[in-house]
Amino acid sequence: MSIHINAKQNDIAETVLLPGDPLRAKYIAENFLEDAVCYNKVRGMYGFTGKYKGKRVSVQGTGMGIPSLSIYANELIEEYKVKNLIRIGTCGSMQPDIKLRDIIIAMASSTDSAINKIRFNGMDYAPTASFILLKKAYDIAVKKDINVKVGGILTSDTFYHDDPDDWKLWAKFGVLAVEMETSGLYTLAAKYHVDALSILTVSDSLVTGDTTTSHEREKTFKDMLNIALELIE
Ligand SMILES: O=P(O)(O)O[C@H]1O[C@H](CO)[C@@H](O)[C@H]1O
Ligand SMILES: O=c1cc[nH]c(=O)[nH]1
Repeated sequence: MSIHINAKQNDIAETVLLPGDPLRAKYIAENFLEDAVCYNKVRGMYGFTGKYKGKRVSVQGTGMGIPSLSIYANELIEEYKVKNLIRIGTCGSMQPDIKLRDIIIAMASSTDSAINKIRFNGMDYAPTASFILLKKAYDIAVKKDINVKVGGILTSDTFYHDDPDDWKLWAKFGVLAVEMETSGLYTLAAKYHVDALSILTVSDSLVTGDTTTSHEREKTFKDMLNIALELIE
């Protein structure tokens, strides 16, 4: 049992899917997993363990932003010995060729967060995905004929930016999309020598201002989940 996760030692699988939204964790457990059991309700941050094609997997909400994600990632790794952390989130596209409903696999994450500046005494750390998980996810996507873009993303501390155009600088340097957790996840995975990957669905476009309808989100959400669930060993 840890401070924010009310589970027993073996309640959580070695591979955990990490949506920001705890209700997405509940939806996945109820609709995609067999024999799912809820192991956590602390702060409403649902966690479930079940099976996918006979293989044990957990799904745990993380909340929004690096500080919240970091609490769950720390406790999952340190207390529950989780080895594979797979974020399944939404993001905003920064590139004209990346459309609503596309899937992005985050190879690396830049950030406007100060967390790593503090951690590394003002120096820059480059958080990257697990190559093993990234290659596997890409191969699964190709096999399933799911169109994915692989590249760098931005993990931002803010959802509502004071300057509505500030994303354009990142876009100029090839950053594909913005979300709010991956830099923290990849940094902690490196610290603890475990594997992490973020798979993201484009829910809106900063380029066009388009946003997905709930029906569209449902469809692409399944593509993202399809890739993530096939990663379980
Ligand atoms: O859909 P999730 O996983 O929550 O991810 C994105 O959505 C939230 C903002 O609405 C942030 O957490 C961002 O990273
Ligand atoms: O963090 C996020 C998620 C989706 N869209 C955004 O613009 N930002």
